[in-house]
Amino acid sequence: MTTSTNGAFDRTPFIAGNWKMNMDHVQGITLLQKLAWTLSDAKHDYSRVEVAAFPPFTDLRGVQTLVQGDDLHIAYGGQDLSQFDSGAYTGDISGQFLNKLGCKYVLVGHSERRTIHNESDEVLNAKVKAAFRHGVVPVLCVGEGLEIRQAGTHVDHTLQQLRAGVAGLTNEQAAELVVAYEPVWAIGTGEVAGPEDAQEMCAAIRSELETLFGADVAAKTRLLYGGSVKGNNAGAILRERDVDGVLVGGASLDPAEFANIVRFESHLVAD
Ligand SMILES: O=C[C@H](O)COP(=O)(O)O
Repeated sequence: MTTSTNGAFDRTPFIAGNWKMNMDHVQGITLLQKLAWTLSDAKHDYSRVEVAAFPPFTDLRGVQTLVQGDDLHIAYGGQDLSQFDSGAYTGDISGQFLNKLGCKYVLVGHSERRTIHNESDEVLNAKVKAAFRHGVVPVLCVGEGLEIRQAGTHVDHTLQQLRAGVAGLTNEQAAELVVAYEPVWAIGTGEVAGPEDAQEMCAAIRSELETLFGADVAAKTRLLYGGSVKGNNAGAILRERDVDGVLVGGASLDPAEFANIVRFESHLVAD
């Protein structure tokens, strides 16, 4: 990631915590409060580095109440949404409901949804469009499994997921979209892709977005890396030119560790 001459980043860095199926609504409030206190003590400037949490659906109302009540500047979002707006879809959550709960973002196509719930590229494209339809910004997750990485076809594979996910979007939507590159072999395994791996893929994604939507759009779309990000490796990953943020799983459940990732700039200065 580069900074312009006035010291601002090209794109506002985005540090997102995906709590996955952890933290009930009581635990979730405590976690968010601790994170907010830690960042407040550190005088974190949210306009410089954006922070977001993706709690389970059942936590979202409590999160909304806390964020509004304490005037927190932490964004939040759902971990999934339905491709449909309403109706007989038992167990699903509409983007409209997320919008009503103040969700700014929603994850779409996390690898755990693609594999465990067999979500196809076609369904995920419909979910991306549903998110925009309801005024929620999708964070489209893409990335390859170990076998594909070993076969050396990881870039082609990931770009194919990207093309399918963004099909039919307007330029305005593509600029607002966030894309998270998450190599499946690095998720929850402690195996972190090297900063150069993250950069290779993020550069390829940006180039593909440029082909699809033009250079002005591609310069605005934020690209994240996800997979075993911790306080001690975030700085090196975020130093890469095309990496605009990180999607953090396990480490987002520890407020001190997550705050450390949010404050990656202070580590860069210290390096
Ligand atoms: O959404 C987050 C990713 O799946 C990364 O999870 P992790 O940081 O636990 O490896």
